[in-house]
Amino acid sequence: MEKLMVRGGRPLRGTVQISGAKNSAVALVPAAILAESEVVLDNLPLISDVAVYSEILQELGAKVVRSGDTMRIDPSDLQAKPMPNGKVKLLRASYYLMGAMLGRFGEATIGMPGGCNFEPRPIDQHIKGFEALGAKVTNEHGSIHIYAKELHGAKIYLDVASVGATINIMLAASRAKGSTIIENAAKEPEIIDVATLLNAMGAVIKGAGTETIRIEGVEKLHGCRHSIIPDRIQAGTYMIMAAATRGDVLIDNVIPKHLEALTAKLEEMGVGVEELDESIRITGAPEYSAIDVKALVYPGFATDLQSPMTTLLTQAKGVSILSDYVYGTRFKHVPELSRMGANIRVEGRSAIIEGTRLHAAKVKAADLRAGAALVVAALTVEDGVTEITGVEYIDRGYDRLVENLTSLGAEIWRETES
Ligand SMILES: CC(=O)N[C@H]1[C@@H](OP(=O)(O)OP(=O)(O)OC[C@H]2O[C@@H](n3ccc(=O)[nH]c3=O)[C@H](O)[C@@H]2O)O[C@H](CO)[C@@H](O)[C@@H]1O
Ligand SMILES: C=C(OP(=O)(O)O)C(=O)O
Repeated sequence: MEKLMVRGGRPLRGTVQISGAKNSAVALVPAAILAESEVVLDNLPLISDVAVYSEILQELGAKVVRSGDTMRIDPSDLQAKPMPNGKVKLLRASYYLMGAMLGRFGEATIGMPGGCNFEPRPIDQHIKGFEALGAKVTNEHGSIHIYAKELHGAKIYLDVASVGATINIMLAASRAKGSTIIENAAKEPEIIDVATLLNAMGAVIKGAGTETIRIEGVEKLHGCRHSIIPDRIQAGTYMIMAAATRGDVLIDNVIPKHLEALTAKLEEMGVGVEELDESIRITGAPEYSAIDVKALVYPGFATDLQSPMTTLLTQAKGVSILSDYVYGTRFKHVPELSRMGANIRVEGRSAIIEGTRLHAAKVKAADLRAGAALVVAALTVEDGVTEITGVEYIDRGYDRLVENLTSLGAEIWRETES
């Protein structure tokens, strides 16, 4: 097992290039199996979730070739194989195989997804969507079996604006007979990215990015080339790291609009934020004010930045309150930050954070963003080396993290645990 070693206390300085978005990539790769010819994806992040997904597609019979940041997926020989176990358990987004296989073959058997289980993450809205499209869904020994003689369009109101359910319904409905309307759809930028790819493949989807999405089903989808949007969560994490180390960093290849909620909160604390066309410059300040933050669905403050933000708030003067209204118990980073000296109390869906200096410790990442929170913390520590285990979670979503931080002047390296 690998661990990350960090000797902190150095302000980050320089420029970091942001890769394509994990949450787009893990939907676009399975979306490609709906095509009858080759799909080429550019700006793909180098993360383990994408590597695992490409192996899953190969197990299903697709030809997948990755070269640098580009992946070519030829799904012509794909088979409708059941995937009850194995690699589907390694990532959350394996649930997109349900919608994609259903759209392509009219059936799918997929094990319940794995990935970051920071709290129970139901998929009832995905299932409700498949059933509305005419599928029969059963749970067989922990695998979801979905079958439809014919998929037909439907009007589907989502009880919660779920990212995964919205995308899964788009995937299946793009091959259904007739029109589908998703009401109370999620509005995250990654949903627009998936709709853009599907439309380039010949689908007819309107309204992605709003709460009402209309999909006209088509008989066939074809190959195309598509470039993935920048990863707003990785970008946000570097913005937080730059602020926490009182550095000066240009975060490049981003869409600043996707980061508006974070930008507003950083400015409220006293962090310098300059928005440029495709980059954001963060300039740290000696002192930050305590603030309150509420994680909400997009365009609200992203829950995926809640954990790293918790760490930044330990560097503010006074008491901050950070509440998560998407995942109300996503606080596995808190006990680990406490080992590093943080003064944080969790009450219901809120963390109450009192500013303090952090010190080096041996800590464990319990999930992807909890891991990011620990890296932010380790970068602020002025003496000693912090050891972070659970690196496999961090590798799910951060493209070339050690290389990027090293180029910004951080002392960070990997060691193999004996
Ligand atoms: C691969 C991917 O894109 N992952 C992201 C996606 O996860 P994911 O798609 O799993 O998250 P959802 O948007 O579905 O979840 C939002 C909320 O809805 C609830 N819910 C969801 C589905 C359902 O069928 N029933 C239900 O009750 C969840 O428990 C949660 O409280 O969006 C989350 C919220 O922005 C992010 O943290 C994840 O990084
Ligand atoms: C929770 C996350 O991802 P996933 O849904 O893939 O587990 C995340 O990216 O923070």
